[in-house]
Amino acid sequence: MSVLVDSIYGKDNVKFLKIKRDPSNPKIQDVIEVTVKVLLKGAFDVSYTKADNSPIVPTDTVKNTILIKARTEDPFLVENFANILASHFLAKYDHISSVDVDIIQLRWSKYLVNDKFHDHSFIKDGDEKRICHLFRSRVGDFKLTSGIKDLTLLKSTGSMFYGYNKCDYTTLKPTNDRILSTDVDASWVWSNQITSSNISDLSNNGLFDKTYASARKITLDLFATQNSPSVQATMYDMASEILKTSSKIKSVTYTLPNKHYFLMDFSWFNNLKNDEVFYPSPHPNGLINCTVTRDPKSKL
Ligand SMILES: O=c1[nH]c(=O)c2[nH]c(=O)[nH]c2[nH]1
Repeated sequence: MSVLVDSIYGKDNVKFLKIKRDPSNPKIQDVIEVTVKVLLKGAFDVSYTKADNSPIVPTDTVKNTILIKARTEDPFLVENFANILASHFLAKYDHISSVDVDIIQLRWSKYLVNDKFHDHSFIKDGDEKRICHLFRSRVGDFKLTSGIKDLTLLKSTGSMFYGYNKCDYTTLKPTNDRILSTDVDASWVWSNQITSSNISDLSNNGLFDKTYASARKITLDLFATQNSPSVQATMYDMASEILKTSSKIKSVTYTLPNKHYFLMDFSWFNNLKNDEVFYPSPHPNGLINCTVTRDPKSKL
């Protein structure tokens, strides 16, 4: 006898681009391009165990819903748009018990033409993405996470690594000057002060956009200015600074690959010295993760 212990389904990779026109001049525009995933849980067991499709809200319907809501609502405030989608599925289908929404936003930025940001031309600023995840359940669970992904950084000095554990397996040489490179994956979990009732107002007041901008700036600034003792120490400092930006942030998580660049050995060529040419090692890479929360003894 087999038993279904868990299930979830929905649509992934639903993509759209939406234009926002300035009411005073429709040629002044903004765009948002996103990939959305919506997954549903609920009374769907018979569709797996009895081949009874009657409870299934087709994933095609899920896709249509995302696209129609993109047209009729404002997806530019991504956290609020995630909540609009979750609210829809919970309100429309009694047998849905929870909804997971993931939104990944590409970075289209206006660029300078004749020293002025062009009205409607954009450049894709690298692979960087803004992300948000919302889990909402019918019984009132509300867990919102926002973040940055795939922000690739490199510094050519101002990073060290020494004083680590050494044993008979250790070959790494300590250094006080190395290249540091990573793809930033940073996310922050919002506290239960954010609810389905106040998320719209908080979005309109700029909380999520401002926090995203601050978290990005903290990441970039600390990466550049700190003489990093290790990835671990730098990511902890970044997370601690982000926590300070809003009392509504409960925790901050960083996951950083340590992308290695190895100095090439040219001594075989007339004993040529080299401290300039490096090999970007595709693998393996270090992978370092930490979650930082507020000290429960502190006030904020
Ligand atoms: O910042 C670092 N942290 C490590 O844990 C580690 N391990 C390693 O080989 N190099 C580095 N660098």
